[in-house]
Amino acid sequence: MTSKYRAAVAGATGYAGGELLRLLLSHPNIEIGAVTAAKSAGTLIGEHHPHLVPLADRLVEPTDVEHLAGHDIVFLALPHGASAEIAAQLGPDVLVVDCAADHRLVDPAQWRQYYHSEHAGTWPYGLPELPGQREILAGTKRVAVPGCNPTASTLALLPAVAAGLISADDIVVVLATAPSGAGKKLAVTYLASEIMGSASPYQVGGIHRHTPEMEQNLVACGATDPHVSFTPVLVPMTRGILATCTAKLSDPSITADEVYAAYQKAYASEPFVHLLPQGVWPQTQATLGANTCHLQATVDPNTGRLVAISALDNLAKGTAGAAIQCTNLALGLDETTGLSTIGVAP
Ligand SMILES: NC(=O)C1=CN([C@@H]2O[C@H](COP(=O)(O)OP(=O)(O)OC[C@H]3O[C@@H](n4cnc5c(N)ncnc54)[C@H](OP(=O)(O)O)[C@@H]3O)[C@@H](O)[C@H]2O)C=CC1
Ligand SMILES: CC(=O)N[C@@H](CCC(=O)OP(=O)(O)O)C(=O)O
Repeated sequence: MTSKYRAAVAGATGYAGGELLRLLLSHPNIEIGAVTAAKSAGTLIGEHHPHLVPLADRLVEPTDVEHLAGHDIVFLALPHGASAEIAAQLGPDVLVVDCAADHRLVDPAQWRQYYHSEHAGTWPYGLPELPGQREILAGTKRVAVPGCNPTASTLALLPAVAAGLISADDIVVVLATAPSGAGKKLAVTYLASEIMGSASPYQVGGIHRHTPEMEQNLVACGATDPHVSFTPVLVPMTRGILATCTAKLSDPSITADEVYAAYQKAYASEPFVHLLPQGVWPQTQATLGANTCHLQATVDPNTGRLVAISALDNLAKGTAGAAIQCTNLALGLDETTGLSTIGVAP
């Protein structure tokens, strides 16, 4: 290929948009075109993302069809609703990769129940690790990037569901998450004095909008009528998700070694899912800035439950990294192009 694909990033001043720009700056086949936002149109990228030095002088433009025209790829890193509205105006030939939730759910009734608005439609879901999903994403012009919490829980549970090791009617997901998952706009409304040094559950009691997305993904893994009890907990870290997922074993005699072997087999050829050595448990820090999900699983013989724990960077494998992984598949590039598995530590 001689020329590069040209990509616009809408929502470029936000957290997901900033991470998309960071990753695109080192993508060999994609160049950055328009960068757009809403009220910050007319400002410079350097005012919002001082870490993106090569883009410091780039002007932020308004998010409309006129400014998004003329690109091969449009990344949407906008709030739900705003995303569907602009997506509906983009032509069928442009690759549109939507980081918002608008096009993830299959069932319009579930969308209305959890998002309290009309459903915009369903697009190919951007979790390539789901069975058969790479074939669906190859050559597509539309991608619905998953929510960061569903990515963490799905990757933790997929091998156990696919191998029939658990019953899916009593799955519990308790997940520690960084406030950056809420986006810049919401994160600035959190008081640092309330977040630092504290852990705070939110959306408790089965009401979090990611619950149906988690269950939809488990059906795609082979589960019948799954039920997930999901409790997220805000913790004082900049980026990262640590998901602890437990479920009743389908047979209480299943051993930790059998569980580990199933996870090894399921993820043997996955470039971004990293099963840690047996007995080593995931930590968010090791995934920061990388497009990885770190995993470990065992059994709790006391309760006859599987315990699977995943860690990922909510802005990398949880959003922008996944968006680029799916873009690579949609364009027919090597899936790993421009994406790193190397984290930052300590
Ligand atoms: N943060 C995360 O970890 C994850 C985020 N996502 C999803 O990605 C999307 C972006 O999230 P995030 O970056 O965190 O949010 P931010 O609040 O950090 O950024 C939102 C961006 O959208 C722009 N924007 C806001 N309203 C409009 C509008 N009506 N029209 C055009 N642009 C608008 C903002 O521009 P301006 O500054 O000018 O207002 C800003 O650039 C959301 O749908 C979110 O749910 C998905 C998975 C994880
Ligand atoms: C800390 C925090 O608030 N995190 C967000 C995750 C956001 C996300 O994954 O994005 P979507 O809204 O696009 O689904 C939450 O739990 O709602």
